[in-house]
Amino acid sequence: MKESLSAIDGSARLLNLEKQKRIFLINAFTAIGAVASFVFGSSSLFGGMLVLGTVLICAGFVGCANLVFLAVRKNVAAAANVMGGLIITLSTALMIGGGYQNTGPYWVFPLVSVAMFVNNFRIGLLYAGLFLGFCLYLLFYPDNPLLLTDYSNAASIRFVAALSSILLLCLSVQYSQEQSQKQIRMIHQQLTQAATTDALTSLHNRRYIYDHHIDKDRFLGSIGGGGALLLVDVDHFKRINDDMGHDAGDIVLQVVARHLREAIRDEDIIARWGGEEFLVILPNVTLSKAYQRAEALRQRIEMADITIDGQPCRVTISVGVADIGADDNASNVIKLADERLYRAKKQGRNCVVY
Ligand SMILES: Nc1nc2c(ncn2[C@@H]2O[C@H](COP(=O)(O)OP(=O)(O)OP(=O)(O)O)[C@@H](O)[C@H]2O)c(=O)[nH]1
Repeated sequence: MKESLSAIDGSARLLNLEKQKRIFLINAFTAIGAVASFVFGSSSLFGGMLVLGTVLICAGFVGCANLVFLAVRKNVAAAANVMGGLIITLSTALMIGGGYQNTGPYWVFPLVSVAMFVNNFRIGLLYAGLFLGFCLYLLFYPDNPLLLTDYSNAASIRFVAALSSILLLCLSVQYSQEQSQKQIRMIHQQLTQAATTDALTSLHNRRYIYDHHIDKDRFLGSIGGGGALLLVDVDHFKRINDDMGHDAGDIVLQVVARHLREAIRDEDIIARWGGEEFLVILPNVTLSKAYQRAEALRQRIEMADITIDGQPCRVTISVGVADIGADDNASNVIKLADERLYRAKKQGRNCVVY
């Protein structure tokens, strides 16, 4: 149990680490991008390049706003989209204007790489396709009216080839990263499932109840409004083990679990509480209704045809029933049901006490 718990913690931490890494990348690159935009924007304005300077300064402000947005709203996907969009806009401006002495395209490589890394593979692929398509159109459409500078044919061809290589590299890294994350998520899901399921009966276990239905000693969700809790215990189970063997005892537990599961409603909750004991939670029922339901369960098990290795095996259960009030402490309710179960055993077993 300890091993599986630490494995769950490990996979959960890995997933969290990935998210933190992404937030760090967005913060770091947006901050660097904003500072660079202000610096290059100012120098462009002073150099008389009004359009490029204005675009860069605006980009700097959008970058700052994105940093604040991420810090306040913690919406990583939206911040990554804004950043990606900003970078693509900047790169487009650099390609159209050429930047300082036509060196703008050099900045496109790191910019586009960052836009890809902070977004997921699908969005990265979209950015890559759109931007590459735009560059092809800009550089190779004869006398392109959009282009405000001149690029030689050789420079254009090499630029597109280099950009394609970088984009391909980014997409491959991103794809393999997403595949590993998918694997971690799947392993995390499987571990959580295994840690909250009883291997013998396939019912939920005690941990599941505490993970999903009880928090700070209060019942959650559908049980929060009240209901009843049953503690069900197989009578003289040790005798079954002693007389017919441990494997036979296991089969009895599986059969009892199956009957209990079949008899409850969809909204009821059932778990193997430990050993030969089961916990059933019935939301929205009165105590007397819960008693009737428990009595029906008891009769069902008593009447069940259980045969082990061809030998009929009579199995009975005792049940303790406790009311769940809207503000009741979970541990008090469970304790009360346990005391009533104990009384049922004292009264001769095969009965329900409420
Ligand atoms: N076969 C099998 N036995 C189990 C399992 N878990 C617990 N047990 C056995 O269940 C038995 C429970 O015995 P007791 O607690 O004395 O209870 P009991 O014999 O049912 O007697 P009462 O509850 O008083 O009717 C013990 O012998 C445990 O070893 C299990 O997973 N499989």
